[in-house]
Amino acid sequence: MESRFVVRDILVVGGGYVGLTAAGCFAELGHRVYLIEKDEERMESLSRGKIPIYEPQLDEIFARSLRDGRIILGDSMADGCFGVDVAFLCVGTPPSPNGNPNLSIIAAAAAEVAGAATTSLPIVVKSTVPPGTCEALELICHEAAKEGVEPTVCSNPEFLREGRSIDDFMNPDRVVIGGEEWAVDVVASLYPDYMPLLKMDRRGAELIKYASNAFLAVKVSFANEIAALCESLGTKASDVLRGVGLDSRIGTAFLSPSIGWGGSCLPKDTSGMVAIADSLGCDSGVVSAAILANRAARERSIDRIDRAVGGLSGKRIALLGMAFKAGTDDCRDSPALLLSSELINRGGVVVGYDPMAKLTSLQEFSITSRVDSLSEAIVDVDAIVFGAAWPEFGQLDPIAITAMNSRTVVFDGSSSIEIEKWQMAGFITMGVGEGHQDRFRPIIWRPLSWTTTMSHESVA
Ligand SMILES: NC(=O)C1=CN([C@@H]2O[C@H](COP(=O)(O)OP(=O)(O)OC[C@H]3O[C@@H](n4cnc5c(N)ncnc54)[C@H](O)[C@@H]3O)[C@@H](O)[C@H]2O)C=CC1
Ligand SMILES: O=C(O)[C@H]1O[C@H](OP(=O)(O)OP(=O)(O)OC[C@H]2O[C@@H](n3ccc(=O)[nH]c3=O)[C@H](O)[C@@H]2O)[C@H](O)[C@@H](O)[C@@H]1O
Repeated sequence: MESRFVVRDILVVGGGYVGLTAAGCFAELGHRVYLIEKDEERMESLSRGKIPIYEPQLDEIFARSLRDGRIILGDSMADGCFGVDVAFLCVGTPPSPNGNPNLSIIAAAAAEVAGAATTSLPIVVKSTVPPGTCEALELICHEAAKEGVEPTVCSNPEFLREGRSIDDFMNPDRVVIGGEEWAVDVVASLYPDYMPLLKMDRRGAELIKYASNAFLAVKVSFANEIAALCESLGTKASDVLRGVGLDSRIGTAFLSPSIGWGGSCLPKDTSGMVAIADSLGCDSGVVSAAILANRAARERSIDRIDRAVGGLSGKRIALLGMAFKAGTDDCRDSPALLLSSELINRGGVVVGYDPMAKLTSLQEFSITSRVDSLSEAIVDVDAIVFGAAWPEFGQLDPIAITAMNSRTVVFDGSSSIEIEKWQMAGFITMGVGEGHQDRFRPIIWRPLSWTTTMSHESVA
């Protein structure tokens, strides 16, 4: 079979998690990439060969590609567009207060590319955008384009996860491309033959992205609801959900109970999905319920910590892990920080530690103070809350820590630590989906269908 792969010249607009990964990986695949990032700080860092975000492996890939001339850092759209075969838009689509994504940044970027383009190249939307956006962007592009230039806009959504973006980009479950046939073929030719390809219309491609993120959110919310049941039943959610997930129709991934899902995309894309459905007069009950369940998961965790420390007022809490999950510095919509804000609202004092988290000045208000080492965080605290599963937390020696703390509550919010180790060292331990040690009692069922002789009498 003839290979579809062709080495090309590519423009990437936006040097964030998606743009840097796309630029680095396309360069690794042999393409020549021109990267434009308009944030001066990010650009300055890149020009020193330093990636402005934390993403494993990306530093080495970038350094190598810059050295070999396969990535060129650009400051002019005109230079960037000159002679390239295809342009990728990888800019932010942040949420607006009404749940709809704010598309002004991508509209501006599309117009800039179209205005500078000298050929009718495919402009590819990698950012997450609601169905119909590519069509609208195409109109903007035609208005901005020079005479005789008619760019076409394609959809090629990105499915990478932060913290493992390189592997996800290089080994995708699928590459989805929507658009006009000739343009889709150009975009498809950038990806090696081993990557499974799905070609379709633009609206379908755009919707796959929202539907995928929404499904992942629904799955975790479901796991968290089962976790709540397990807590009340005094059993272990990890065992139960493994038993559920081993059904090959269900799958074990995304069934880890947590203090809730967060990050730069699941919250924004679930709200986006609800807004899209609303605007089309369609129902989005399942996704809306997942959003509510997510809030409930967090509130349940806060209540459990509050009760376990005997009221939060004046209590000192070490929050280990502040990014929205381990493996990233990204704190956008971090469940750990949202939880921390509420602990503080209830009078708690939260000392945060995270090996990588990059907090914005607003996010700094979610904690009382930040320390630079694990050992500083866990001195003389009433509770240790694991907010994200960084591997180094697993190395902590509970026995050594007991010496510094008495009657400390340990709350595993990310289903990641060996809770028994902490229990054996004398800590009061709680995990999401771990039965309440102090509230375990016989369960008395009174199903309506049972006869009185079969039913047990309540002892509660
Ligand atoms: N972060 C993630 O894991 C994933 C994000 N996405 C989607 O990809 C898009 C981008 O996400 P991130 O990379 O996280 O965003 P980001 O906010 O980290 O990066 C976007 C970058 O684009 C730059 N930019 C904006 N307008 C520009 C312009 N006109 N010219 C040059 N640079 C410009 C910004 O300065 C910023 O550095 C969003 O739509 C997001 O939903 C999709 C999959 C994964
Ligand atoms: O569109 C995006 O930006 C990306 O969003 C998610 O990726 P990411 O945000 O990097 O993070 P995930 O690994 O999906 O985790 C999201 C949240 O769910 C939580 N989670 C995940 C899995 C799980 O079992 N339990 C759980 O609570 C995580 O802790 C985190 O807060 C999707 O997994 C990617 O496919 C998608 O490309």
